[in-house]
Amino acid sequence: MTTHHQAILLVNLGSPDEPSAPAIARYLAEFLGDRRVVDLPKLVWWPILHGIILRTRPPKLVEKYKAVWQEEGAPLKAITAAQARHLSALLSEQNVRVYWAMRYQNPSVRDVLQRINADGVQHVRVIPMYPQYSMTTTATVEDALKAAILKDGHSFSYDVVHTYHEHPSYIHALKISILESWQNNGRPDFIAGDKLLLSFHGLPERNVLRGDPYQKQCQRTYELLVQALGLSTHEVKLSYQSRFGAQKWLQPYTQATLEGLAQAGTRRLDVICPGFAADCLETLEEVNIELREVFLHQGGLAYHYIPCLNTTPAHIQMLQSIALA
Ligand SMILES: C=CC1=C(C)c2cc3[nH]c(cc4nc(cc5[nH]c(cc1n2)c(C)c5CCC(=O)O)C(CCC(=O)O)=C4C)c(C)c3C=C
Ligand SMILES: [Fe+2]
Ligand SMILES: [Fe+2]
Repeated sequence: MTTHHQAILLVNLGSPDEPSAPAIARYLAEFLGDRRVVDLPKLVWWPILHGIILRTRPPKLVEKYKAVWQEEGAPLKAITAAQARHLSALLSEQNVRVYWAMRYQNPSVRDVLQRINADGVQHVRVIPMYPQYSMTTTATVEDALKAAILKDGHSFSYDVVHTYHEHPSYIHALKISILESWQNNGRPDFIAGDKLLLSFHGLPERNVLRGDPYQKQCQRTYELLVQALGLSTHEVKLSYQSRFGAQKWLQPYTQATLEGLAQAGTRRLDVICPGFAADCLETLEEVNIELREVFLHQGGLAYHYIPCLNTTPAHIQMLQSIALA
C-alpha cells in the first residue's frame, strides 16, 4: 500500500441528505444550531429554531431542493465531489490525495478525517471552499477539525487556508467565466444601461460590527474583478443575497438591487455569485429561478445567470496553486 504523506481536504457547507422535510430539518438543526452561525443566547434561539423554524421552513424548502436536485444528489455535494476528482487528477504526480467533506450533514468532517488517518496521511491542507473569510463559515470548519481531532486523537498535522478573496488565480477564474458567458450570449450593452451584478451571500450586519472581515473581502473581490474586466463601478454592481430572519443584513440586498435596476431601465442583467465555489440551492434556485422572475417581472428583458466556478479548468488550477503553495 502506498503511503500518502500529504492530502488536501475540500470542505463546503453541506446540504440535506435528501430533498425531504425530515432530512432538511436535520440539516437546518445542525447548521442553524451552530453558535457561530446564529450567535444568539441559546435560551432565546433554541425555542425559535425548534419551535418555529424547523417546523415551518423544511416543508417550504422541499420543492426548492427538488427543483435543483441532481442524479448524484444535492448540487453542492455533487460539484464538490467533482472538484475533488479533478484536483486529484492534477495532483496525482505529486502523490497528493484529495478528499472532500461537508461541514454540516454528510460526508462529515469527522468521518473523512478518520479515512484520512487510516490512509496514513501525515499532513492535511484544508481548503474551506469560501473565498471570503467569515466567522459563520470558514471559522466553523476549524471548529469541526479541532473537535474531531480531539475526539479521535489523530496524529496528523494540518493547516487551514484562511481566505483567497484576492488570489490572482481566483480573480482570473471569475474573469474567464464572465468572458466565456459573454462569448456565448454576446456582451452586455453597458452604454445602454445593461449591468453585471456580483451577488454575494449575505450576513447579519451584527457580525460585521463584531469584526467579521467578510464584507471588506467581498468589496475587495469586487474591486479586483472590476479592474480585471477593464470595467467601472458604474457598470458592475455588488449586492448581498439569501437574507434569513428578521434582522438587518448586509446591504444592498440583491432583490432590491435587481428591482431598482429594472425599474431604472436596465434591460439586460448578468449575474454571477463569486462567493460560492459551487452552485447550490442559493444560486440555482434563488438566483437563477426566483430572482430571474423578479427581474423579468419588473420590466427587465434579458437575464443571464453565470454559473459558479465549479469544475472549470481555471478554478481547478486555482485550487492546485493553493494546494501546492
Ligand atoms: C443566520 C443564518 C445564515 C448565515 C449567517 C449564513 C451565512 C452564509 N451561508 C453561506 C453559504 C451557503 N448558505 C446556504 C444555505 C443557507 N444559508 C442559511 C442561513 C445562513 N447563512 C440557510 C437557512 C440556508 C438553507 C437554505 C435556506 O433555508 O434558504 C448554502 C446552500 C446549501 C445547499 O444545500 O445548497 C450555501 C452554500 C455563506 C457563504 C455565508 C456567509 C458568508
Ligand atoms: Fe447561508
Ligand atoms: Fe436561501
